[in-house]
Amino acid sequence: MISGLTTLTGPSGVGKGTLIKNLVERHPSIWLSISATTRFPRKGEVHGKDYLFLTPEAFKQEIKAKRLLEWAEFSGNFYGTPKEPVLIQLGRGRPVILEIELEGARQIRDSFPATFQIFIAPPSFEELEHRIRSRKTESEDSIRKRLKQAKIEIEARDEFDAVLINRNLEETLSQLERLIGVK
Ligand SMILES: Nc1ncnc2c1ncn2[C@@H]1O[C@H](COP(=O)(O)OP(=O)(O)OP(=O)(O)O)[C@@H](O)[C@H]1O
Repeated sequence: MISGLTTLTGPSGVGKGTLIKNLVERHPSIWLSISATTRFPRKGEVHGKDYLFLTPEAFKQEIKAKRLLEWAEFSGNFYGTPKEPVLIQLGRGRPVILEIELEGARQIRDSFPATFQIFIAPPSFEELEHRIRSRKTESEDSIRKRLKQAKIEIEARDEFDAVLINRNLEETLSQLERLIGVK
């Protein structure tokens, strides 16, 4: 197994969360970084497990104290990666995965040049919209913001070390396992 830092980026609704959940279930040695966010929890999401849900004030404090590896504002909310847990897990030799948006991925590229960065792309823009809508977790306003941002992200895909098109979940998982070195 290759240990190191892998980042997964891709438009909202492309299936990053689903892929990671399956990957970590199959390979418990992989450590998934828990992001901090100011967005409201979706139904079933647990503080400290899915995200660290912070108030905007608490988030700004983390930025000021330089306790985040990267952070960005996305769809009207702040998202970021707490630095210390990532460094601890890497120090123990565990492979670490970060799910981050484009700006965060760019920041990590600067602070961790050895990172392997993967972009998850949808089979088509129509399919992406279909996935976001059928998830039924977002308001119409949030869906529009996410689709607008998705165009920007998809245009940046060539910046990444690898691009995986998430057509069939099982096939994408298998490609991901190969890229991370757990297959
Ligand atoms: N390969 C696939 N084929 C069809 N549907 C998929 C596939 N992968 C994921 N989905 C579905 O697409 C929807 C969006 O997936 P998911 O929530 O994992 O996206 P995400 O990229 O993590 O989004 P966000 O960044 O907004 O959290 C979910 O309903 C999920 O079940």
